[in-house]
Amino acid sequence: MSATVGFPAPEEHRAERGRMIAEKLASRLAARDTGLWGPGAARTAEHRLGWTDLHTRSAGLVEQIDSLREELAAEGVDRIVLAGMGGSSLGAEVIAASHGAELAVLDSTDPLSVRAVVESADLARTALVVGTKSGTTIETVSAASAYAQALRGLDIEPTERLIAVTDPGTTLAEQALEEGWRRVFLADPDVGGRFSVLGAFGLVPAGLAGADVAQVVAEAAAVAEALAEDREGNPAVELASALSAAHARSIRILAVAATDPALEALPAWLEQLVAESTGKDGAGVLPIACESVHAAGFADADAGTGICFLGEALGEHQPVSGVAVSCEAPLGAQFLIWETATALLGAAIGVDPFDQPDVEAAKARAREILARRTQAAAGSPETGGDADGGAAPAEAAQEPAPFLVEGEVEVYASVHLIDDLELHERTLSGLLGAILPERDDERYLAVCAYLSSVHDAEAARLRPVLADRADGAPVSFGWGPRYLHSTGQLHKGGPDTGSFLFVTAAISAEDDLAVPGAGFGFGSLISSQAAADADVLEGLGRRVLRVRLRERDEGLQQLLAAAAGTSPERVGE
Ligand SMILES: O=P(O)(O)OC[C@H]1O[C@](O)(CO)[C@@H](O)[C@@H]1O
Repeated sequence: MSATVGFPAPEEHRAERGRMIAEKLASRLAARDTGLWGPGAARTAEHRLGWTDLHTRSAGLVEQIDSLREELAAEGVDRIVLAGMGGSSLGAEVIAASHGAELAVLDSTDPLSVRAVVESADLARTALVVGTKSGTTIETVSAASAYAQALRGLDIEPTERLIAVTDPGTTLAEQALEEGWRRVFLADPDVGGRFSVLGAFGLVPAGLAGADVAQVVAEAAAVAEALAEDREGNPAVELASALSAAHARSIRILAVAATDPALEALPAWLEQLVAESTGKDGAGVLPIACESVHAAGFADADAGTGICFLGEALGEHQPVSGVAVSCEAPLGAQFLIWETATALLGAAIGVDPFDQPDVEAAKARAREILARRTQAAAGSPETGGDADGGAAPAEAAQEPAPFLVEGEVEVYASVHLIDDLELHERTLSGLLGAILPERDDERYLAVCAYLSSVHDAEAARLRPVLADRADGAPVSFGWGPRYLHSTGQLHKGGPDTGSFLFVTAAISAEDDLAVPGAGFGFGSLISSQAAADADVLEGLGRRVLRVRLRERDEGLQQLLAAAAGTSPERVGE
């Protein structure tokens, strides 16, 4: 296990590290000192530090997972699906990917993603892990009910195939116990969602899917003692002090790439951990998951961006910012190192790493929009057209006219962007150019794609394509609504340096799927979530360009081509 740090002014990093060591932050954290983040955060911390030794309490859990896995396999149930969001899904996804275990993750409300699970030819061989700490997350609860309904359609009793991972006493725990679900794993309530990977949330789904979770726990246990030491060379102290010193220099973007193939899926987990924990009160570090060390935005990162290798630091490459860190360790150790580093970073930059104060705003706004749309649709049975609510008269009356329609793509612009757009060519490509960050100006662009990662996987190429066009300036990519439980906190509560490209697609009634018993469809849900988050960001004065694909496949090709500034044929080459 080792971490390396390159810093443009090494004395600044040394001073920050010295301060952390002198103040004994690492050992105080291991001793669960709730005072590390100031008096305002102490009360939350009382119920959020259980992760520091979670690995020591996971041995019994591993045995239970193994026996349930064998039990299911004996009944021919050998496919595991996980419904969960953010901290309740990303850790398990990373463990499974790293161990070559097949785990389908349903962390979307796009009807095409939900249908990929519930209409799968393998459905009869599946069990669903429903992972939610609060027990009330709308995406997770809706996915679980769609899954249960689909099993009933096959004459399979859903409770035989439903496995809950949740905190004691949640509505989900009560429901699952009352209905007699196959198994109910109660998680440690003193562990927050994004710090929960080494407990039931990470281990149950990944272990049931076949990952060697005992190994992951052992890898974490092997580094725990060293992480509690107040000394140079403690990787968590090295990383936290480097990121804190960089933050003080306004280097607040961290381009992340895995160089160890076993860590390929780790950047998405890290993005969520660091962004949601630190992105608040106008501060925070935004990790951007990059495809490789050669990717745009990593290889040519600008002056406001540090780079991070997960695995060995490759090559002689020195970023312009001079900030380069690396962390070499097996997966289980990486989890504990980064959790510790994130908690220390929070203490250093003065934020409470265990809350997410700005996430609720988008959730509340989505509930309002959804209720209004559902009411409008109920009052207008004759309403035809798209199931995403776009054609409902009540909404249509409020929706401003598109700023531009090009082929299958409609473009809408926020008030904070209109003046800028007027200065650019009125084409899709020209308007995308207007929202791109300029190299070295400390701004970033976040692409928020409310599409299906299963059906529209190619949309992820928007990140490298736009970063390339922006000459290496930072561009992040997140699937909606998944990113709402990850970088979404930082986009709203962190530094006001983001611009946003929202991508949504029209959803035909044929493609849509009802959320059982809810009175609305997944199409309405995802479009309400997209509209809500865009509204909240616009309300905060952020620059938002919204793009709606009238037809997904063709629209996406057009968008990719426009992003690159080329024709669709060239992008596909
Ligand atoms: O486990 P839950 O309660 O479903 O929450 C999922 C995710 O949503 C968030 O609370 C943010 O909305 C994350 O912090 C969390 O990991």
